[in-house]
Amino acid sequence: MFIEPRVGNRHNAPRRGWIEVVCGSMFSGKTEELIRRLTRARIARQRVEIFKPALDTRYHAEDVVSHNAARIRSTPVAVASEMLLLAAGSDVVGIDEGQFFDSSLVEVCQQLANNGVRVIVAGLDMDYLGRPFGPMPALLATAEFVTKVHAVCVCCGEIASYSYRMVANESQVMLGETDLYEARCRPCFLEGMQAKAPAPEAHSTATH
Ligand SMILES: Nc1ncnc2c1ncn2[C@@H]1O[C@H](COP(=O)(O)OP(=O)(O)O)[C@@H](O)[C@H]1O
Ligand SMILES: Cc1cn([C@H]2C[C@H](O)[C@@H](COP(=O)(O)O)O2)c(=O)[nH]c1=O
Ligand SMILES: [Zn+2]
Repeated sequence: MFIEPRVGNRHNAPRRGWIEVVCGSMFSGKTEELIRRLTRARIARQRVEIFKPALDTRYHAEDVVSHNAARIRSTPVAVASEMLLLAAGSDVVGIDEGQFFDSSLVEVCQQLANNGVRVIVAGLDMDYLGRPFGPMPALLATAEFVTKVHAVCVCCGEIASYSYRMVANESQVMLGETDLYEARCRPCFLEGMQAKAPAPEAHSTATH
């Protein structure tokens, strides 16, 4: 379990900031973990601001809500740069669904951390095809702390790192839940992808 790093309080030392990333497939517990860390920060009487992309209206327009109904109030933002103003005076900034932001999220997180803010970003590391998703790979590379969480494969019960899309839709962004996605392990994900792939064209074997 992730434990907050000790922050030295040398007299007159500048406030220390850093970036934490919580990544994994859908249903892996990213949002639960984000809420757990933010709740602890509030218990420690730190000033906490929470953001999510405005397009993520799945469960609630404002709250960040986990698949098992844990929730915390957040501010929806259309673009990452809005967070710089809105987070003024915060000790801790939490961001859910990081994959939906554009690449400027990385610079925004860096600026906040450079200014002494603890930044915690939760997001999908891979999309439904297993491709790195949005700004997440760059954030993973530049964060001080990275936690990869795992779901349970709905096919075989092993640990799952993939989000398998059950419908034929090729847009990278498609909001959904268990109606559209399943957590799957690598072999079960590959099996599903092969089953979806169009059958190769039949070639004539006739010889002349
Ligand atoms: N296949 C699954 N594997 C693990 N947890 C699942 C699965 N399907 C549903 N859940 C539920 O999802 C919860 C995690 O939800 P959440 O934190 O919102 O995940 P994430 O943000 O990674 O999608 C689990 O505690 C569990 O109750
Ligand atoms: C894999 C994948 C997912 N999405 C969407 C589906 C959900 O609305 C969110 C992920 O939410 P969670 O908190 O991680 O469960 O992202 C998508 O738009 N595209 C994808 O490829
Ligand atoms: Zn499996």
